[in-house]
Amino acid sequence: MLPGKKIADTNLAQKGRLSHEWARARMSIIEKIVVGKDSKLLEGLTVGFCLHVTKETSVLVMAAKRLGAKVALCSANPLSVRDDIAAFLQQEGASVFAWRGETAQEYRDCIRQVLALSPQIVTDDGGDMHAAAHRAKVNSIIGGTEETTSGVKRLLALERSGRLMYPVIAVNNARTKYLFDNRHGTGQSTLDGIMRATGMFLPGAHVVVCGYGWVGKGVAAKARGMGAVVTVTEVDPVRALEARMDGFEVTTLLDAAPYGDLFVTCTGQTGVIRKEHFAKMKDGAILANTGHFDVEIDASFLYSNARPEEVRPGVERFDIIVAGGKKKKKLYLLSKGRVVNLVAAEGHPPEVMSLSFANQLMSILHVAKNYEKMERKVYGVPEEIDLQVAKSALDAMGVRIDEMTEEQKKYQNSG
Ligand SMILES: NC(=O)c1ccc[n+]([C@@H]2O[C@H](COP(=O)([O-])OP(=O)(O)OC[C@H]3O[C@@H](n4cnc5c(N)ncnc54)[C@H](O)[C@@H]3O)[C@@H](O)[C@H]2O)c1
Ligand SMILES: N[C@@H](CCSC[C@H]1O[C@@H](n2cnc3c(=O)[nH]cnc32)[C@H](O)[C@@H]1O)C(=O)O
Repeated sequence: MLPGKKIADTNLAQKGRLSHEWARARMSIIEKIVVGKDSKLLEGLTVGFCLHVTKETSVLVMAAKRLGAKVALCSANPLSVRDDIAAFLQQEGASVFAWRGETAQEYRDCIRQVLALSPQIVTDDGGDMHAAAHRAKVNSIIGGTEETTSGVKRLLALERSGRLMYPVIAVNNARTKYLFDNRHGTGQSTLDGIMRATGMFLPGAHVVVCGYGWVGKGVAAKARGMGAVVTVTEVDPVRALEARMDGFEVTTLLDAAPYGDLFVTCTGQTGVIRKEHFAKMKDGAILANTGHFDVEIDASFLYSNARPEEVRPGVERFDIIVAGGKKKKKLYLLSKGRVVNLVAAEGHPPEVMSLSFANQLMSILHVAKNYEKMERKVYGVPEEIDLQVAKSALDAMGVRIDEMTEEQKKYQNSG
């Protein structure tokens, strides 16, 4: 890390401001929370954020700042930073340590820089900041929140082993998060990233989706919507059955490997696409990940067995002979195996991030108010927050719904 480097270019602040305003206008739920609250609710607290540094994140960070918090930010992924947003937030007084293209070492250093500011609350995406806070035993922290499935799994493992140092709210597990962000947000933005990177024609293409959780369901549905022929691979029999009854072909990855034009990993697992799968893939197959960091596709095998050539921005071609084969074939890896929606495109649109980040903001406020009563546990988002987010989102769309009559309430509660 260059000594003292914090962001890429302060001159990008005005561009970032325009982008921030574009997102903010589409995230009215967050505005409503801020306007409805006492502007001192977070005064005296430093909130350390480890999130993708995007225009949507800038709306959350600025909201926390308007509620009185000191804010510090680093990125949840070394390749997803929008340098204009980093510049804008720094100009607004946030402590920002993030630039696009951080090395692995710089990425870790940026997390440490935020923790060095002794935050009371940490808001993470993927669990790297929580893990670093635990390794360094940062004792300023009174509580935290976690944005994504994989991060929640890491925190639950800490809780099970009795090592969790502070209460954490699993924002991912709110219905108004995973049903919309993981499914529709990732579904749309993943195809957006793949299409921006490759320009590939989806109608009639064979798309193989690994994992049929919330993310996989979204990716599979949107790919089918574009006319692709979609195959799903799973390890969970119930989810495999669900995919089959939703009308998808379901088989093993080894069986799907020879015919897939595009493979998309959505599992949260490591080593999902490996050497034995590369060996069976056809010439020209495209590999993308939209799940967990850069471990779902065994990219290190590709990098150590062929010299990558960048054929288009974010598209690396590997001319490779796998498993004693005679003929070289071309495999294309997108975004170095990192989340393709955030690296090759702009991540989720603001309309869906407004739901996730409304849950984040209210969870941060909940921790600030209740941390003394909370245990060192992973908590769900309080039901009233989840419902409030859904109601606000419906309001923002101008959608009205029915209410139960008194008779229905009584009927529901009768034996
Ligand atoms: N790119 C994004 O913007 C974005 C958004 C939300 C979540 N995520 C990440 O995506 C991943 C998936 O999230 P989710 O909410 O769908 O999780 P989930 O737990 O609902 O689903 C994951 C699915 O993958 C399956 N799976 C595990 N190992 C597998 C394997 N080897 N082959 C095939 N299937 C396998 C599991 O059985 C499960 O059904 C997580 O890492 C999460 O953090 C990314
Ligand atoms: N940090 C890990 C985990 C995957 S990102 C998954 C999270 O990114 C979040 N996300 C998706 N799009 C955006 C965006 O545009 N801005 C900020 N966060 C986003 C989304 O809520 C999801 O839970 C990694 O980089 O591999």
